[in-house]
Amino acid sequence: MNDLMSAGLHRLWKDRLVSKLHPFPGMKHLDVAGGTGDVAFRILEDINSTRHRALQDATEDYLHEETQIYICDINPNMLNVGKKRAIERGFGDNKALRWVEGDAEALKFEDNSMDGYTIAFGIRNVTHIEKALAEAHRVLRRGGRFLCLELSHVDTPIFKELYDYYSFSLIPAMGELVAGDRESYQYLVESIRRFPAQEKFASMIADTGFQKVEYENLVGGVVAIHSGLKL
Ligand SMILES: C[S@@+](CC[C@H](N)C(=O)[O-])C[C@H]1O[C@@H](n2cnc3c(N)ncnc32)[C@H](O)[C@@H]1O
Repeated sequence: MNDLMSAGLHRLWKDRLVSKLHPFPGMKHLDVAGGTGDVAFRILEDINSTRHRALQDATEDYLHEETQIYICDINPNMLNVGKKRAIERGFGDNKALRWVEGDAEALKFEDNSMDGYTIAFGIRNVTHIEKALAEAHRVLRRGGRFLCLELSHVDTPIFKELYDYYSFSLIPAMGELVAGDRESYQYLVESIRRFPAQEKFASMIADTGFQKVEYENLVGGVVAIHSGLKL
């Protein structure tokens, strides 16, 4: 359904999220609501890319610490989907990937323990967004980056009308046809409209204590990537 609804674009949006993270070997990263593994696999692939390998080869003992990418999700079934996909992608025995059942609002990680935090298409689903943001801030180290990819708000008049028609008429119908579940997709479009618009969400992130808060709209605001630094 993600591929169908976004015409495959969600893959490019996740690539963009990871490029903004600037992953590095030895990093300790937390991907929340990450059950599918989609974001974590991209981070691992980036770290394993030739760009980093050349660096590692050039510097003996470059890796003092091993890379740790935690995938945290409240739903164990989603984690199982992710683990299965990890095997399919050849990451089955990869020690960097660590699967953890947990709630974005009450993370089981120590204060100041993570270099990076990502959440993709997840924060809209948490009950108390402020609590999830506070937890992100708590677990990040100083200098750690917070990145959030989420369906957002379109402002351009004609595009907005088209997007509203697509969201409210076509998406629930596609959900019914393809997934046999109209209600969940009706909920999806309604939850997007309820989620704070870009500026408001940016101010919530700043109110949590993050610095250098900014956002990038993709496809006219259909999705936005918000970022902040813990300084
Ligand atoms: C739309 S999926 C996104 C999965 C993945 N990040 C991606 O982009 O493919 C939303 C995920 O959020 C998880 N989720 C919902 N509420 C959560 C919470 N409070 N804490 C952690 N995960 C949560 C769900 O279980 C689900 O796996």
